[in-house]
Amino acid sequence: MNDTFLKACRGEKTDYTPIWMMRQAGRYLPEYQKVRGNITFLELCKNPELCVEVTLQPIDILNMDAAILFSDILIPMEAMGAPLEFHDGQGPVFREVVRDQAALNRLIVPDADESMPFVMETIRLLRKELKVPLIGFAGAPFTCATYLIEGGSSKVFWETKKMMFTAPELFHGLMDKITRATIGYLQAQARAGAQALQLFDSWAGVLAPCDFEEFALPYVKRIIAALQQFDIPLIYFANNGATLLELSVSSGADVIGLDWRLNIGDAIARVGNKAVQGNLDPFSLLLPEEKLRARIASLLDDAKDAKGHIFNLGHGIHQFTPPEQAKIAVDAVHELSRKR
Ligand SMILES: Cc1c2[nH]c(c1CCC(=O)O)Cc1[nH]c(c(CCC(=O)O)c1C)Cc1[nH]c(c(CCC(=O)O)c1C)Cc1[nH]c(c(C)c1CCC(=O)O)C2
Repeated sequence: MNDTFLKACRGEKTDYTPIWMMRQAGRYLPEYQKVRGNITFLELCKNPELCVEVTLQPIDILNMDAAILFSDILIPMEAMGAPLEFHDGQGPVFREVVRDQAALNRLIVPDADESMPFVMETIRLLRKELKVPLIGFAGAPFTCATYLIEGGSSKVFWETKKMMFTAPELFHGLMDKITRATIGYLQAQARAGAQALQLFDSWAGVLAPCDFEEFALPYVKRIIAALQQFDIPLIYFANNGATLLELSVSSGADVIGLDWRLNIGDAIARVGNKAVQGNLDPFSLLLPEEKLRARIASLLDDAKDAKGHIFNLGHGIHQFTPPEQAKIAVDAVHELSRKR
């Protein structure tokens, strides 16, 4: 069992810096494309055997130090009663947007084991196969709420901010319901065998710090508090979160995910006595080998004072990234961090 990732999360000494990549199971891998060729994305998410197969691909092919459950942050939104569709080239779509009290009332707080048995089954199957730790995950409530309110992906978040500022009680009501669903969902993942849990707050960075503090952070804190009983590392990743870093630390998470807009050394000084995860610009995987290795060397060097460092990208790997380039990065992290 390679537990380097878990040790780094706990701030313990490791022989080398562990690495995994957000969205490491996905379309940049021809092996994933092959599985996905025959079925839709949602069918894939609900098929435990195939979820196991695509979760294992980046471990076997790229030698990652942790696996992340193959699923999507919007699966529990569907379990809450919001019909979910994925369209190629467009991403997720919720036709029934949540913009008033009646729509909020129609959402339920599901029993995770009953409504998403395929997720828990995937976790149990993976734990039998894996020789690296398994990370479970959920979307953070603010990020999930944007999808329900906007009806899909957004650039300006007009409807979300309109609700926050003109109907704050409705907004808080939605956040509360998503939070309760997320707590049940992550607790079920931990019971099924997830060895760490990550909250993805992909859109937190569109909020002013005061609004993040009022409308988003209290719900992240509630989730983290409700998971303490499992004694597994909790990772909070607020994308585009440079201005939110101190607030993110106050969430109570054990590991703070960093996007690439921050210098990791500066971030570590601000985070203090906690492990960090990140933060290579996903697009820098396109650099020629020597430059990519040099960039990784300097990132490792900048992170040398961290209480624990898990190497990762600063956001998900892009779908057109050549897998050979990702492999160069993994090998470089393993090799260069051993030398130090
Ligand atoms: C915002 C968000 C979503 N999903 C997720 C986030 C947070 C992370 C982030 O900010 O990138 C998280 C996610 N999505 C997926 C995983 C699986 C595990 C892993 O990281 O390898 C994880 C952890 C699979 C996926 N989720 C999706 C795919 C592509 C689906 C396909 O095969 O067509 C995969 C592999 C689809 C998805 N899912 C989502 C969108 C916006 C899209 C469409 C855009 C896109 O394609 O990148 C919602």
